Amino acid sequence: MSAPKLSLREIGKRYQIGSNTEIEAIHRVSFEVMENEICVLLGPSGCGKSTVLRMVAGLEEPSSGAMTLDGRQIEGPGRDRGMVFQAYTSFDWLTVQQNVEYGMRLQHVPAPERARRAQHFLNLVHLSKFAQAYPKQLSGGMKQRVAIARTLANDPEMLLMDEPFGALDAETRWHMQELMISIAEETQTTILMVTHDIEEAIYTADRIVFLSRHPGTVAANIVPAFKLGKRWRRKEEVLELDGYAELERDIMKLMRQQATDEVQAVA
Ligand SMILES: Nc1ncnc2c1ncn2[C@@H]1O[C@H](COP(=O)(O)OP(=O)(O)OP(=O)(O)O)[C@@H](O)[C@H]1O
Repeated sequence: MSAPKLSLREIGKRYQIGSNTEIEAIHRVSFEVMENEICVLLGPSGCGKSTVLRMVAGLEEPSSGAMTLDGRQIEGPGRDRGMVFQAYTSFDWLTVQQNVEYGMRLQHVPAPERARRAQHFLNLVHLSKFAQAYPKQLSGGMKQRVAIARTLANDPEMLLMDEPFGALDAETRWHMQELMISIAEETQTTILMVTHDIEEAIYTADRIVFLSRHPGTVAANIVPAFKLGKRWRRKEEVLELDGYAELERDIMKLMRQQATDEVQAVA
């Protein structure tokens, strides 16, 4: 069996709020993501999904526990991890191609190589025709495709995505989910994505790590066996498979259980 790409062991995070209040955002979170895997972090609002992702990105430090990428301790941000956020993060004053070349320019990649790589990734996200457009001339889904191309152009070991399709309409969203799967296949990039959308999680994930309500801890680590270890390019094919509805129901029950626990804790 291959070694894990990413490993989190007993990660905890406490935040100081004001001068004398501390909250525990996540509690002893442990899971692994294997090379080339699409792992989705799912769970109720406020359970700490984004906190986990930000720590993997190196944007925040855990209060306890250990995190490694390819066996090396994660200490701060690094080019080995690329992040895509829910909010569109393009530079409005740069063309689409210049946006995709931005990171490579900072790394002093020679211009012809930059242009070649930018074209390659724009092609991958079906935006070649818009290379000279400005972000304000694009739809939300197209802007998010620019963000994905820009992040991939920096050649990360791992792609971290925080609700990347959360701001998109339903139709654009499923096209983007399908595109994400084909990108994962073609680039062999390991992906860790946060979502609170159960259908999105089941369709896209090779593995679902379900966090319990606040403070988040791993309540279930699910490999959707009904997908037969395959990635499906067409979403409707997955929704039709035997086993989809059952897993959706099981996860809904987990979600409801978390909500019930919360009500009981408040009462
Ligand atoms: N910078 C911060 N300072 C203090 N508390 C924080 C900070 N960031 C997150 N938290 C707290 O940590 C907990 C987890 O937040 P987080 O945003 O990670 O959850 P989430 O599962 O991503 O939520 P959602 O699905 O609603 O986006 C929440 O209680 C939140 O208030």
